[in-house]
Amino acid sequence: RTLAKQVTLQECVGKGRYGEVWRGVWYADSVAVKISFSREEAAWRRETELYSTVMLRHDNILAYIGSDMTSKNGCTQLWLITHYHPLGSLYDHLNRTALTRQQMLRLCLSAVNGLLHLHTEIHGTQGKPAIAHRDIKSKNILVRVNGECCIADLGLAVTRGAQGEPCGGAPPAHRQGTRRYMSPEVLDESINLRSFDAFRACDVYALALVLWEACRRTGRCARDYRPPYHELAPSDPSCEDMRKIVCVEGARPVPSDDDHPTMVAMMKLMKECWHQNPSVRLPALRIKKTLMKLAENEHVDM
Ligand SMILES: Nc1cccc(Nc2ncnc3[nH]ccc(=O)c23)c1
Repeated sequence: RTLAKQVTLQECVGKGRYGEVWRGVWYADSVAVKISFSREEAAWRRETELYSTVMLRHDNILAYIGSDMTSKNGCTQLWLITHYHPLGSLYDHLNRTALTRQQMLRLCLSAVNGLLHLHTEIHGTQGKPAIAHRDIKSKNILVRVNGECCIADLGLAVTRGAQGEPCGGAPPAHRQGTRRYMSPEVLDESINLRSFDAFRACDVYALALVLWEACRRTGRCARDYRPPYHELAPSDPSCEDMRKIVCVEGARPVPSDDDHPTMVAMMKLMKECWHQNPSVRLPALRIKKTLMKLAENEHVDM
């Protein structure tokens, strides 16, 4: 029996343009099954290819079990089967609960740790190429029961080639990813599409927006959940909407007015990471070190 036939679907836990995510049972384990529509075949193939060829076993990357292609009443179903996380995405979690500074730091540090693992080339037999995610957002980050995050959805990821060029994935020519999280250089199409490093800088910009989403729900000044650019962009914004906001006006999310040193440091970190100029943004390793210092000050055990 193929993998899909060994899984019993129990309940739908997510629905989107991509398809659906179900909680399933595979022998004794709970699994997540992302069922994509056939128009998403390229992303499904890319995610399957990456998980199958690159050792991507890391606490802060969604753990892969397998992929399968089945047909249900004549319709092709693309399955991606992974570990299941009952708390759902960071987006769900932030909508559901406010955070202490310790919880926020644990979530942010583990998310950066996952992105750093993707961004870092590892040499040797168990090695991996540098990978840029290209669709970082709070809906693509899952919350583990231990309070850490793991990064999901590698359907748009690119790896670094021998000459520093981006490899794999759909031709990066036309804009991909989630428009609300697109960096200024993607929105005004000034990005150098032949440079892998340019895509890493886009991940850092999007991550900064996620840090802002988490900080908005943190501490004594915690406010209701809002997506980035909620007061400027309509729901389902166009690239043109976002270009006017992010490139022309140079607007960015409004920092929290919490003057606690940790929150002040978080705001400074975000501003560097969502900078208009990609080369000013910090590399993931620097972001991690800054967050580790803040976590240490707050006695967060990582
Ligand atoms: N990209 C991708 C691929 C496969 C599954 C997912 N989603 C999930 N994975 C694991 N636990 C979950 N728990 C709740 C909602 C979810 O959406 C979920 C995302």
